[in-house]
Amino acid sequence: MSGAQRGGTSSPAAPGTLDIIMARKRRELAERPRLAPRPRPEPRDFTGALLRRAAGRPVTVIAEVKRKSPSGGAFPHSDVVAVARAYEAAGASAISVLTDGPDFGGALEDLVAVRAAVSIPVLRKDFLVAAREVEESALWGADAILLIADALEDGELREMLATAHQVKVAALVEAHTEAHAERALAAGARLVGINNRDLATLKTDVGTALRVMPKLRSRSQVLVAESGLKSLAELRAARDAGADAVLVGESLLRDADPGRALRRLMGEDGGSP
Ligand SMILES: O=P(O)(O)OC[C@@H](O)[C@@H](O)c1c[nH]c2ccccc12
Repeated sequence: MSGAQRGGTSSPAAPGTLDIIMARKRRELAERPRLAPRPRPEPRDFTGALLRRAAGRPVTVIAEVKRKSPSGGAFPHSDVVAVARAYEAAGASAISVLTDGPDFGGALEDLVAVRAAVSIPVLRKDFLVAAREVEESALWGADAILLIADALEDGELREMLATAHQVKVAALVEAHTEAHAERALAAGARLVGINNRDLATLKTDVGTALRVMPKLRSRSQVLVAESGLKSLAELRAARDAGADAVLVGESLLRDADPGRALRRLMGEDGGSP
């Protein structure tokens, strides 16, 4: 289904990147058998981690690992486990692991390996399309999953949120527009992310979250500003607009030393919060 049919305001009539990826995901899911069950590790508290902000920092940070992205191309770090460890040592509150193969160079095995290497909660970042994948994510060790409101019907969103609740995995529901954020809240989302990147066009505007978050502030337990963030000033602006946390990948992964880049981003070089 196209963005226009869903009533979205920003998707062009021609299928955008998000529509193309979601169509691929739906095909892949229809073709693959259910993953074999495996013993699930004890879940870590993602929500609590995002709300426990260290003194002196404007927000908590979910730091992301991925080998490449449709908007950023290839990143100079292929060892996602080493990068995740560096993020944790630098003070990340959680790690986001891209598990999509074709567009981000990731795999479910990365989620398992990263989770075993760190002691903070881990978010499975993918384009999930069905409740069955929410159960599988939990078994593979995800403490949290991402759901993309712009790409899911209300019914799908509700069903996937209910499953997440049942299997005790936190659900970060992301939206690019205020309308989709409202749909996320109406479906029962408590952790809401505003993505500065329009996944239809891949264009990023860091003002998006700043405009939308103040309208959601009182109605979500956790607000996350996502994508395109590069500076402490932007983190402070996100905090002032209501963000509890930010989700950052590219600007850290471009640095030869992603841990150092994260410290700098959080203002660990002597600036005031
Ligand atoms: O690498 P960036 O620009 O710092 O952004 C991180 C994260 O927000 C971005 O990767 C993202 C946000 N929502 C998504 C949905 C699918 C894939 C990726 C994403």
